Amino acid sequence: MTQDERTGLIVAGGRSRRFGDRDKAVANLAGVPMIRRVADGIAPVIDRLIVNCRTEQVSAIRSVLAGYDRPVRFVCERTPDTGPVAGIKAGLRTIEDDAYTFVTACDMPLVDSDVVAHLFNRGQGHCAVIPKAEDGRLQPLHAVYRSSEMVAACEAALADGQRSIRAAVAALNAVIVPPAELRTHGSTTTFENVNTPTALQAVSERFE
Ligand SMILES: Nc1nc2c(ncn2[C@@H]2O[C@H](COP(=O)(O)OP(=O)(O)OP(=O)(O)O)[C@@H](O)[C@H]2O)c(=O)[nH]1
Repeated sequence: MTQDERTGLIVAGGRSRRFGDRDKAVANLAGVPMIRRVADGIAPVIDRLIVNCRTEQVSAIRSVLAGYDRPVRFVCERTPDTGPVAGIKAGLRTIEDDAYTFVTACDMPLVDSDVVAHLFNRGQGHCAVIPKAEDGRLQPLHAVYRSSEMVAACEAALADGQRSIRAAVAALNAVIVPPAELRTHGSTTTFENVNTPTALQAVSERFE
């Protein structure tokens, strides 16, 4: 792998509690499993995909990603349920220090590859590029990171007892991309996430 190669990292190790008794990663969204929509959405702008999840999720996720047109690798933490920051750290530790990775969640099926391409382009020479949604909130689970700095930021947050990704990225000297800039490249619906069956239904209707 060279530093010019771009990785996608999808964290999917959550318990989907608000979703009910199913894993939202593989929930059917208008005929396509949600994580497959995320993976397909970013395929045009990545060279390889890493999926971070619990060991018992691997089989179902591997099967919905069958035939994906980029190499796929699974990274599972030894201790599950330690939060997305631990998942990001685990995934990023497996790639080169200088490489850039788009990190996202399994529940962001409207991800816009034109927005992601812009984040990668803005990232060159910086340790992180974090966009803001229309409501002004940072979207660190839809952002580009250089591995070494983000791994260090995750380790520092975890050592400090912080599980929140916003806490982890606070120490990074990140480029912040406002929604007005993103809109000139793609759609800020890219940030919409699906936490409940009702949200799944609402997003499904957009694909019909
Ligand atoms: N590896 C890992 N990923 C996680 C963990 N918790 C959440 N995630 C992932 O982080 C992303 C955002 O988390 P949430 O939207 O809160 O997902 P969730 O925790 O499965 O859902 P709820 O239980 O309803 O909060 C999702 O892609 C989750 O799969 C965790 O403990 N470990």
